[in-house]
Amino acid sequence: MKVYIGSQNPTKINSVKKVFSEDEVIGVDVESKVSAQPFSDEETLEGAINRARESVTMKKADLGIGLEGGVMEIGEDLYLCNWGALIDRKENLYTASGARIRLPDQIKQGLEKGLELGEVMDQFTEKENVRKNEGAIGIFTYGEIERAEMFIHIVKLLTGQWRYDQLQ
Ligand SMILES: O=P(O)(O)OP(=O)(O)OP(=O)(O)OC[C@H]1O[C@@H](n2cnc3c(O)ncnc32)[C@H](O)[C@@H]1O
Ligand SMILES: [Mg+2]
Repeated sequence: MKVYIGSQNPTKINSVKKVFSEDEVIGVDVESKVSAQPFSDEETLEGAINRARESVTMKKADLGIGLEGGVMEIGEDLYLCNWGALIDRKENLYTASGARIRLPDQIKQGLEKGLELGEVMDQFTEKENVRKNEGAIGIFTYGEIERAEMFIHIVKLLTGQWRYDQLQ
């Protein structure tokens, strides 16, 4: 199968490759059509669906996948949230979300100033490209769950639902 993933972020592409190890996985630059830093479940999910929708229009695509990172508020707290979408050639849509953790107040304050989480994380950790490596989730769980593992989980949830439907 030809599986297109709507991102050039190697963490996202490699996560899809891990789950679709027997297939051809191609990362493509598509637009999420939501803000660079989504601020709700709804917006993050919409970004994932938009990425999947555009990815499945690529040449000879069997599946299009979109993964989108964002944050969402519960009361005063800000949580990391991630959503995934998978669309097949018949335009069947499958969605799933990933693990979420509460972000420290310092990170919340950075985001409220209008910065992207990726930038805030790099400043906070004095590292480069946290978003392409362990991610905020990896930093704040002391490496127990890194961004790649979280995305792999989402991609498994998506593929599993799609495969289940194929047998019905
Ligand atoms: O190239 P793309 O596919 O856009 O990959 P990205 O890393 O920018 O990821 P998203 O657009 O899906 O995420 C939206 C924003 O949230 C940031 N982000 C999301 N999860 C993160 C994490 O675990 N660690 C660091 N930054 C994260 C990311 O850098 C963006 O600013
Ligand atoms: Mg982005």
